[in-house]
Amino acid sequence: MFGSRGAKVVVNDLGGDTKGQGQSSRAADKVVEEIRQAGGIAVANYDSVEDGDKIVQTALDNFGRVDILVNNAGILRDKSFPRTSDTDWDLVQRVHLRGSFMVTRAAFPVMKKQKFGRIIMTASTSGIFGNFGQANYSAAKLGLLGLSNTVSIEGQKYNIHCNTIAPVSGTRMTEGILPPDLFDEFKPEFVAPLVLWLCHEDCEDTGGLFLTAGGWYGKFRWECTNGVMCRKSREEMVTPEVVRDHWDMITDFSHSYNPESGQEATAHLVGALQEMDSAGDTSSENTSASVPPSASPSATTGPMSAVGVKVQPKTFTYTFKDVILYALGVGVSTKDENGLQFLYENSEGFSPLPTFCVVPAQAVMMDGALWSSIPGWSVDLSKLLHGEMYIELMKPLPSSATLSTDMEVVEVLDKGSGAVLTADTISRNESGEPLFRTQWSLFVVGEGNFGGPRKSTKTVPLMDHPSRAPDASEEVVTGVDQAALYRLSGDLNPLHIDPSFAAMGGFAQPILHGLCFYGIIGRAILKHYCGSDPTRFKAMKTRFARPVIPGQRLVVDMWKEGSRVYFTCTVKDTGKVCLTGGYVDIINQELSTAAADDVSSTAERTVACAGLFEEMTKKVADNSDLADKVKAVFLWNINKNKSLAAQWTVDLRKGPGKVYTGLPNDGVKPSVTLTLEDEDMVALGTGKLNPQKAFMSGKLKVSGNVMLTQKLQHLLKPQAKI
Ligand SMILES: CCCCCCC[C@@H](O)CC(=O)SCCNC(=O)CCNC(=O)[C@H](O)C(C)(C)COP(=O)(O)OP(=O)(O)OC[C@H]1O[C@@H](n2cnc3c(N)ncnc32)[C@H](O)[C@@H]1OP(=O)(O)O
Repeated sequence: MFGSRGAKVVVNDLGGDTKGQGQSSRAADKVVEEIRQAGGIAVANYDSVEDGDKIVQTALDNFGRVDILVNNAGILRDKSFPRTSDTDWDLVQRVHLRGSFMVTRAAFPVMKKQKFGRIIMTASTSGIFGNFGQANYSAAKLGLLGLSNTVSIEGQKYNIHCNTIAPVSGTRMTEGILPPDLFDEFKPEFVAPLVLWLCHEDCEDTGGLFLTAGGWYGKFRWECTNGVMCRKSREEMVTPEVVRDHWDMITDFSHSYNPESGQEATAHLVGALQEMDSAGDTSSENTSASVPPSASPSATTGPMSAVGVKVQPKTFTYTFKDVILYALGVGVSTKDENGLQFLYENSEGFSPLPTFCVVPAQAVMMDGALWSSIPGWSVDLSKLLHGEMYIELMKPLPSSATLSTDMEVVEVLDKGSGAVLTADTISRNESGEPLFRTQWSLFVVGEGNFGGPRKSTKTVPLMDHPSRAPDASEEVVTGVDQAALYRLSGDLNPLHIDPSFAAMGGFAQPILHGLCFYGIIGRAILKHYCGSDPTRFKAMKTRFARPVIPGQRLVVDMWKEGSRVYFTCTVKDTGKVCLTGGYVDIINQELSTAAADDVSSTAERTVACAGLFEEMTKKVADNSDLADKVKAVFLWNINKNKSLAAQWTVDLRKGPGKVYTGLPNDGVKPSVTLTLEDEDMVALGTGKLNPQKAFMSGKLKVSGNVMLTQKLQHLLKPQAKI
């Protein structure tokens, strides 16, 4: 297969029999001939793998480099363990383990120089699990895994990857061992594609162990029980009786973790030691000194140690297609008023729904690194329910972008029936400006009672709606295929589509993604209270109180108070509330008198104009020529609305005609100065010029000290009032 893909191949075979006896050139020549006849390039080498340098030299002499090394030589000398002779032991070790070492050691410096190398070790399930009559072979095979693990660590910085495969395959060595039907089915041809992929420059895996047979491929990993600290203090020793008494906890895989490195495993042990120390610090106040510290082991070494876990910033690129797919997933239709705004990339004002921001953030939440870094948790997706969700937009979402998202676990709560893990994300655009932040609370059913805190200090709070009857209500019908469509936006959890998987989680049928009905309700509020203008949608929070089944009808009740729209959502078919404590913060159209009065003089009083300022800022940012021609006019100054004030600080008092923008805690940063031409002012005043369109077409310019008068009020509606 390597030959067929253009590799220049050295075929090494000593030509002995399966027991390592005899020698001939036949075996290697046969393969070389096969490759050459198929148009490939190959040379034979008949040295023992113990003469690894000679094999590598053959490659260098013929081809000048060694990119890939597949350690595949093997013999068998099976004997039941007591009958295994020294020779049986030594020969097997020499071919498998020493041979792989010798060839790899010869190739490694060549690869290091090239800054590229791919190495494969061939292990076996006999090594992983043991096999009757194969003590020598099992030991060598698992030895190869250890060798591979270290070579992969040392090779990492030179782009040398080393992986181990454990194939079950019909070869000379397994003839008569594998049943005939399996022998035929488990062809070596099925092993080769895995080897080729692992050796490809695009494959990022290293230090992995892969099992394969007959076209099936899988990866192994380590799993360790959460374990238990059996000491109360550093002074205390442990007796065998204490180990015996804690055996259930020591061997309890219902709380386990998957260490991916020695450091990770050691960190777990050090964590246990530190927990013991801190438990000891407070133990003087404890009355229950006789209770062993291991009574709540997972509180000390399990879920709680997730707090503070961060996932490396992850890049996510989306295009208009992702935006449209998401809108379809949350039920936007071409028949809706303003539906095309979210479904057709050429429509005026095409943009993502504000709740689309969950999609880039979700890519980080789904990152295996998060879950594998939580000792004691191997998260079962059928038990992982979305508990609460918060989003906050700092800038309007572009219709396509490459964003980088950071994530940090901020809290883990013990809710008895489950654990709640809360993580914050922040997503930035390519200039590093924050676009939005999100907060995810995930309810992990059955992982409670680990002795962690119950009360939240970090989760964005839910809000009770006013006690009066709702100001508005809307019914939305979800489609029976809603989840099938929504999952294409990235949350592929089978819980939402696979009946048997849903049954494992205790659900009679697949349930709808929480973020799907979150988006549906967000859209309803956007329509009702923001005139479908995403730039007026600031933040949204709610709790998923009950699951929704695709096809069910939802009723959203809404109450508006100031710039906040409170909501709840009920499944009409069952009468059960599925979203509680919800609210959306919006940017109001009206600028309150009090807010306007914050601006000190009439001359400085200007217009709060959602969207327009944004467009202008962008336009100027994109065109440096404009920057000095343009002076300030538009002011976002809705001081009563905390969230907006936090996002933009725009203050004409900083200097005549100047606009400053800033972000929370950044202080005030000068940004852009905008100017309008007089004649366009007239057109604006008479309503003949639409400011947003005019600006985008480059027509709208303003100069001098501009005071936007009452005349402009009608023009800027529905965006703003003076
Ligand atoms: C991989 C990374 C990202 C992936 C995202 C997630 C993956 C997605 O694919 C998964 C989904 O989309 S699942 C679908 C959406 N979610 C749901 O349907 C969950 C609905 N909620 C429930 O069933 C219950 O509330 C339930 C089961 C959650 C809790 O019910 P009970 O066990 O009966 O709990 P209860 O007795 O009511 O309360 C006990 C304590 O828990 C708190 N609590 C309840 N519901 C919560 C919730 N939803 N979120 C957070 N906390 C919650 C209660 O307040 C109570 O605590 P306390 O006594 O301290 O107040």
